[in-house]
Amino acid sequence: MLPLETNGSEDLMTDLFTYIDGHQDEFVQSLKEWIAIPSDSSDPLLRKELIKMVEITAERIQALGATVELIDMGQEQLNDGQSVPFPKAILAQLGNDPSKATICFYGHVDVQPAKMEDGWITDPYNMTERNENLYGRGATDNKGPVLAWINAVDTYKALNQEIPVNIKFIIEGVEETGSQGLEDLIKGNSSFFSDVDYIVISDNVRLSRKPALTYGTRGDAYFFVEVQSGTKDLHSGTFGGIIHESMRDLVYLLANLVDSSGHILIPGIYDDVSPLTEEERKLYDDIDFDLEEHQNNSGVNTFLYSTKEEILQHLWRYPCLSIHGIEGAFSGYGSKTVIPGKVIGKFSIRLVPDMKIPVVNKQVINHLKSVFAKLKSPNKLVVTLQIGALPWIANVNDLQYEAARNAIRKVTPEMIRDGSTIPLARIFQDLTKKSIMMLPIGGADDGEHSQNEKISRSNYIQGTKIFASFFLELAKLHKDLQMNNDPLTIKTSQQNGS
Ligand SMILES: C[C@H](N)C(=O)N[C@@H](Cc1c[nH]cn1)C(=O)O
Ligand SMILES: [Zn+2]
Ligand SMILES: [Zn+2]
Repeated sequence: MLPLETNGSEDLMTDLFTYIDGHQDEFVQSLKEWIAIPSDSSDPLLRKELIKMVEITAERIQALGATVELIDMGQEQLNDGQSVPFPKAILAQLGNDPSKATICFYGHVDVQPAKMEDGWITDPYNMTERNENLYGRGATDNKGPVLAWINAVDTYKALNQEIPVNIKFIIEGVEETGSQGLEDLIKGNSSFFSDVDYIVISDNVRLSRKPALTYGTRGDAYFFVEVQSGTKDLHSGTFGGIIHESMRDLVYLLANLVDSSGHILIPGIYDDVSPLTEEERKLYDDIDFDLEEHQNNSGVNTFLYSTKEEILQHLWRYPCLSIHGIEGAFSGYGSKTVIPGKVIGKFSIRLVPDMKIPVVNKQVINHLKSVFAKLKSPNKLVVTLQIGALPWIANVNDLQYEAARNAIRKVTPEMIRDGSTIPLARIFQDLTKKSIMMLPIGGADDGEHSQNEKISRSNYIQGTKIFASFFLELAKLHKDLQMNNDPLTIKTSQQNGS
């Protein structure tokens, strides 16, 4: 293997980029193979596929030469009393040279549900290339970015070049359902993180066409609100008009969560939201954000707000409440005349600094109970918090942000926050105290969680290049930092009179 010194870093970068360009079809083929596995973590019937997905990821990382550990995550208890095994989590390590920086890359290989009948143009699990875009579930969230990182490492290996940093991986299979069990995994493996200097996540998208670095995400408090009127579904002709319908109660409860201007109706919910300072307000002015383009990406014709500043603030620094669905309600084609016996409404509140999960939980329960009381319904109401993930904000002066800016090279990346949630971001920050950075490679129009999710071929391949060059840039800055902090170096240079 060639040590770094044998090749100037610019020459090396050129070699790396040439290799990546030349092998892009292989990288695209790997993504196609990953997308073919329906690793939907929310569907227990697909659990075998999810477990297979984690296994092939582990094999792929092992093939890089890494030592891989698969950690058992126990059993997932389902609502119907049954249980299924959680997919294992991957902890892997490639290189342990104490003179090098150690980066831990976190990602997930589970996906959101996807069905043709949701409105996909092509099979979500048969990746299809159209207009240089790679369509398929998980293309951008998060299989493409995880593979791009692996491709970057692979490129060094293929060129027989020394990787300038030590790399660790933590890859999981339940991010889309809230990363259950991952907090305990991190607590139980503190030695894995003890020599990690930097944690990198690439699991969100850019704000515009411009590359970006993300330094904050919202959290999420996800609730189930269950209303039960009886033990079974009923004929609406035979029983309609004489019973208290669970659906009527639930619809009333859901309608009392948020008003038409987006204001959350739960008393006290805004109390802990950190106030907007003048300094923060100014940050929004400089952000390059095309409102019209964003609106086109969304497929809706009117947003709740009309200025760039309001839109960004309501995505990044204010909470929002979304109603996601109703389990148990009739939702198929046709006109079934049924009264459901039990329905479960699902909604979530994106959390921002300094909201607290137990406080939000109490406010939601109290509010729903008081709205329900007005109905004087004999039905049974149960409210449960399913996912509680805190928001995350990083220090953008950390060294790895500078390295990423250097790696992106041609343009200065936009410094952004993100309205979505990566539950582990805040958990990593609180438990490991390490520097965390999000380096998105997906585009603003990728359609995460939506029909026809994609990543552009260009973002996938350019992203692979950014990661490969990030290893070099970080290695350089880390070495400089070590030299400056190393008492021996300081002493030697003082002795030399410099
Ligand atoms: C940003 C990331 N790719 C993602 O999609 N995260 C999910 C995590 C989550 C939150 N509640 C449930 N899952 C998201 O933000 O929806
Ligand atoms: Zn994701
Ligand atoms: Zn997602």
